[in-house]
Amino acid sequence: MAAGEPPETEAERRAALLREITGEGGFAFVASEEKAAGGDSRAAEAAREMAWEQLHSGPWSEVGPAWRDAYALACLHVARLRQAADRPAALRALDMGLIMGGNLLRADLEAALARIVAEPGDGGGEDDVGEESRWWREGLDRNRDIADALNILPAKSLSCKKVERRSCISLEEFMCGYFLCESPVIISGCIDHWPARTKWKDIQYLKKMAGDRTVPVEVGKNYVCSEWKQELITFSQFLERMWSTGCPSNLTYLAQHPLFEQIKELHEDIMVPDYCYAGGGELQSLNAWFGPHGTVTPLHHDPHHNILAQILGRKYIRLYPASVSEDLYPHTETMLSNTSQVDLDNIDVKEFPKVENLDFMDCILEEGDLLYIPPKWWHYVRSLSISFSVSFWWRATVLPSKGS
Ligand SMILES: O=C(O)CCC(=O)C(=O)O
Ligand SMILES: [Fe+2]
Repeated sequence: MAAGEPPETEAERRAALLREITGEGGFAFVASEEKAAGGDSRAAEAAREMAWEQLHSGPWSEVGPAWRDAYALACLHVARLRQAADRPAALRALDMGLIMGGNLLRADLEAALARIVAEPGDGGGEDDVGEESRWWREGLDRNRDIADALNILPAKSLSCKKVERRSCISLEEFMCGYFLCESPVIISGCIDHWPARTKWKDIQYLKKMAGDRTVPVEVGKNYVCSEWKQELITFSQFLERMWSTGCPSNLTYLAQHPLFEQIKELHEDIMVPDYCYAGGGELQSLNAWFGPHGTVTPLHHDPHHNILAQILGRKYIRLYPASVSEDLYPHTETMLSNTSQVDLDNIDVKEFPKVENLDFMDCILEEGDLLYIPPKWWHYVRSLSISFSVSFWWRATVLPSKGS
């Protein structure tokens, strides 16, 4: 390849990518890459570690994109060298490449994953299938009794204004009645045909589809607590933790993760609701929220229109309009400025006196419901049972006529 010409072969493409990494570190990386091509898996691991260190050398937003691509490349290499002898390690390397790596080699990672996934795996262990399935069914059914549910909800829950509930309305009705005036609504009865509604009820199916795959989870009471952390574990390990831990400080939540970009087999079980095309919509992100009962997403707002689809289990959701933002005491640091300082489960009325008397809307989102959350509306979410929701965030090109 002549200088200045675009790379053509895979080797050239990689060499060009690695040249983007300037300085000594870059050359060392190239050297270990060459050894890896000769079959030295230790060199591939070393290259992966080197890139990993770079990903953790400062704030995520300041990590050079070439290092993220280099990390993905090293993951591809590790997986290629491991795939014959150690399928779980190869899968983990590729998932890590997808989760933490850059976009340049995404297609290569996906193709390698598709090849390995096509071969049979063990789905993650020899658990007692009968007992596990019973735990799963009971977990999904928890807190059906409204009196039980009220015991664990913040004060005044379900005593104020309930979110309006409509049955499978047309797109036009949604536009005129809710989207254009930015008003929340629950729409029931329109996702019953999604394969996820039946297939995901079977824990063995989920384990088969995703058991060996690595996913990021959040551990701790919620993301504003100091003991909160993130971990990367397999989907099966996540299910085992759900099964074995009841303690809130150890709650593990697979939250706000683009799981369906990573595990295509699960993507086939859901559909984008037509409502997400309201306003000339452009889908921004599709995220999974999967966890045991008792997970809490603290009061916060997001910039996009949101349809939150409740696929398994049930959740309590409280909503405050954007117009009362100042009375909800947003955090002052930029990173958390979309999150309220108020803990709705234990309101400190001395510090946050304005919250107590604010009107809100709330609801219990039942299995099979969709909830429309308009942009900037504050929401607090608590799972009442094992729960799997999917959020569809979109940006509209037609602007709603604020509050009309
Ligand atoms: O379900 C949850 O825990 C939070 C969902 C959420 O915040 C969202 O969809 O924007
Ligand atoms: Fe949110």
